[in-house]
Amino acid sequence: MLTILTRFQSRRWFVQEISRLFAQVCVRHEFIGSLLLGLKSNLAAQRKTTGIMNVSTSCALCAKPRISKKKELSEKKLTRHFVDHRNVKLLAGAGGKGACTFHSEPRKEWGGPDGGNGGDGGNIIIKVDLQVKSLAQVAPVYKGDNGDSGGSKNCYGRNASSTYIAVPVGTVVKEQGKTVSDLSQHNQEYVAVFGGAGGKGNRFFLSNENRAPMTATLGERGQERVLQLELRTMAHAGLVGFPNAGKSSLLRAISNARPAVAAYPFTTLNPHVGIVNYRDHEQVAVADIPGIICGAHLNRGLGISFLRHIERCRFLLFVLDLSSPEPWTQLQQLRYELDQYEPGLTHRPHAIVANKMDLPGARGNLEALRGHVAHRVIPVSALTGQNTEELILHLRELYDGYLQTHGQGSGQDMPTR
Ligand SMILES: Nc1nc2c(ncn2[C@@H]2O[C@H](COP(=O)(O)OP(=O)(O)OP(=O)(O)O)[C@@H](O)[C@H]2O)c(=O)[nH]1
Ligand SMILES: [Mg+2]
Repeated sequence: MLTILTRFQSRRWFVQEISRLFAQVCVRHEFIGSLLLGLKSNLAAQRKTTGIMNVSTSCALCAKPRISKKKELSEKKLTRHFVDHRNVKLLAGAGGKGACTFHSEPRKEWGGPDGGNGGDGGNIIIKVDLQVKSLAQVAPVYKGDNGDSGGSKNCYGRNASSTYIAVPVGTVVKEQGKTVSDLSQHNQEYVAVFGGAGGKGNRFFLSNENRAPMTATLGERGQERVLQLELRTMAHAGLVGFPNAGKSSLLRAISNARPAVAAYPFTTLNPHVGIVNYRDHEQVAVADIPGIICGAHLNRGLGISFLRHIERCRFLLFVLDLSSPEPWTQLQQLRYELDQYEPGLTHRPHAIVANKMDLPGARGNLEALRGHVAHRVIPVSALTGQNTEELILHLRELYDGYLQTHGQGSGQDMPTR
């Protein structure tokens, strides 16, 4: 009896001891777990603030730190990637053919027609995707899927699914030079070509007059179209100026954009959009486009084809180089070139930005310029950042003025590119 009792007690003691140990291990694990969790969140926070990334994902402590650096594309490479117009041939899918079959069953000789209809051909849809930045991915030819043929036993063929072409925000779809759709919102769709309707099976032709129709039709051919896709950058304000006037430097000074800056003309070959952030979380998009020269409308320099990128801009900022003599002539020439491209473009709300105020002779030129133009002139230096606040504030005034005249919702359609 005594041995049984001792054995029972020792077993109980053993179980108690094991559960105690288990509890301790659990507590320790929890502690280690929380420690690791804390370490992980600390590392994530550190990574966020410093941009330092760990190479190893298995052990954060042993990992070597590496500075993450996003490689910027050079302007030349960007030109290869940035495509702002494309001709595209679209051929929608054909409908599937209808079936001509008769019901067959043992002891049921005249089962009647049971051929199903064919499925419809696939449409081709042009759809806006915010992730897509240019028309480089758009192929020259698209062909939609054909619908499936109908089958016996009244089986209908499957409709083909639509083919989607992803395009950037601001794509204009044209046909023979005429605009057919303006895609300015994310996820906006334009059904460019419709697939052909599926053919009818012989069941469709069953009537009192004809109890055994042998007719079944083929599916219709899909629509065919040749369209031109044109990308027009979406921004509130557009920077217009001669090459080397400092447009890209100015965009760098007032926004988060990082276009290339160099002391030679035509550094910028593609439009760049920067976002100017305000304290009330309002954002104004500013587009920098390649420089314009005299006779650009005659295709001199880079021509004026890229002016399509400022066509949508609500207001313009004329950037003048105040270190050059008679800067008002630059303004007259810019206005002339803009009017050659689209009459009335210069009537949009605009401001004149007198850049390079840090250079000698700029002060004198500023006074002379003010004498020549009635419009507001904002003297700045993109290089030193001098007086850029006034420009940023004036940009906001133009933006607010635009919202007042066009309603609050008008600013919402501006995507950030
Ligand atoms: N001193 C001075 N130099 C400036 C200023 N702004 C721009 N620059 C210089 O002018 C040169 C041309 O500047 P960019 O910003 O590339 O000029 P851009 O108008 O974008 O020229 P394109 O892209 O060729 O049309 C660069 O060497 C800049 O450093 C300024 O305010 N003061
Ligand atoms: Mg530039």
